[in-house]
Amino acid sequence: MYMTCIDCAKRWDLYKVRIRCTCGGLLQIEQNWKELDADLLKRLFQARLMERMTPYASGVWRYKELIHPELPAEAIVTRYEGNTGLYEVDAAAKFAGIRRVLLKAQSENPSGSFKDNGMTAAVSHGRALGMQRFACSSTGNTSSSLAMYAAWCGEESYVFVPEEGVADGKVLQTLAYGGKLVRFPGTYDDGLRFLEEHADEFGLYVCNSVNPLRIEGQKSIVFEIAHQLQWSMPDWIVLPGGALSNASALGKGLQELRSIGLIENVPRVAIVQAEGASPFHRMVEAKEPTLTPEPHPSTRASALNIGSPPSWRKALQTLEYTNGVTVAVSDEQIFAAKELIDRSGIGCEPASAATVAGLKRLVAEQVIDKDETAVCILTGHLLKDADALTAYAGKRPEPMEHRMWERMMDMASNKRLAALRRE
Ligand SMILES: Cc1ncc(COP(=O)(O)O)c(C=O)c1O
Ligand SMILES: N[C@@H](CCOP(=O)(O)O)C(=O)O
Repeated sequence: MYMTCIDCAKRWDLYKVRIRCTCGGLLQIEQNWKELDADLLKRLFQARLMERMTPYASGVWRYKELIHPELPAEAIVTRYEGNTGLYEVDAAAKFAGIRRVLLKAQSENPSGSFKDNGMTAAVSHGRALGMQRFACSSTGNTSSSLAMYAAWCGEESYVFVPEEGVADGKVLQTLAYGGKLVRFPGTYDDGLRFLEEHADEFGLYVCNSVNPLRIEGQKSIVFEIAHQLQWSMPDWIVLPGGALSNASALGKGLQELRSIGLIENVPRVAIVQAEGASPFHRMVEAKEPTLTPEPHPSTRASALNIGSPPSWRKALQTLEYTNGVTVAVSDEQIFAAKELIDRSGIGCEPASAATVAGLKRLVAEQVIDKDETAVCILTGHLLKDADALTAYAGKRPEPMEHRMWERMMDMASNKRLAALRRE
């Protein structure tokens, strides 16, 4: 491959930095098509396209035999969710004080959060049962995901979202997909209670993580991690804990992978809660037999504003099976970790950053050894919570963009002056 000038046809080396030709013309890329065989290309492109056009291209349904073997393939409602990156990030390892950290970017899902892994399974199953009205209570990500899948399969979604404390971007995303928004005074917990009591009366199919199909779909996150790591697991998997769906799903997934014989070593699971919404951590720490709900959950990681996690019993089983731990971190620790993750080029919403913050704390407390490897699950996209980004703005001493422009203009004109003097 090479570049040629569209005006004077001069040829340029592609591997030298150049935008325009010396004559001022724009450059274009050329390659020698004669070396390519059209029939071979057709077959190659067709194979790639077909891969993309079946439900098995989804990072959830690739593992259908372990998720919902009985569901007919034509009943699958998919947006090719999953298939998310697993990135080794040295800066995160340095930040946490551990040898190796991999970040699993569930934020790369079609609606921008890990909820899609579970929602595709719940909506597909609900539709196969003949349901046409889908519902959830949500702090914004579940609602976005449900509204997206409902729109995609032409059904209705009713989403119950607390009046306060939910990121605007998530509400707008839900509305944009056509979700019918029900705002109410109270928390996610109140909305879920309402749905569990009244969904039948309204003919609604509940797609919160109390629905076991959500958990089945979300197991695929750990299947994909295992697959990406050639079925050899890390020492630790670190998750943020809110409703505790991921903790439940990943624990179940690990147990199944192990009993089928797809993996040999079971990683330990660390569940990280925000201090202002940490009823599960408090229960585990105090060795209480049951969970005491937090009536006023409060954290700036708004996705974690959950005081009564419905899946706490399942999450406890995960801790038992994996010899796992829990920890709570402050909002300041969450935002420090978020800044690091954002600067790494991956980015996440605050709730996801609780993982790296929790990892740092667990390494400092010597619960996790500095020579171990951890996978942290980044649950939601950086743009999900634009308000959280303003947290950086306050830290900047003055807008540096303008100073930089002025300095560069200055340097450029000094150079021009010097060139004029030489002439
Ligand atoms: C971005 C994000 N991270 C983490 C969580 C907490 O996950 P879980 O409910 O599975 O504990 C949620 C919602 O619950 C979320 O939206
Ligand atoms: N953060 C979640 C709240 C938990 O929802 P669920 O889907 O696990 O019931 C959200 O985005 O709503």
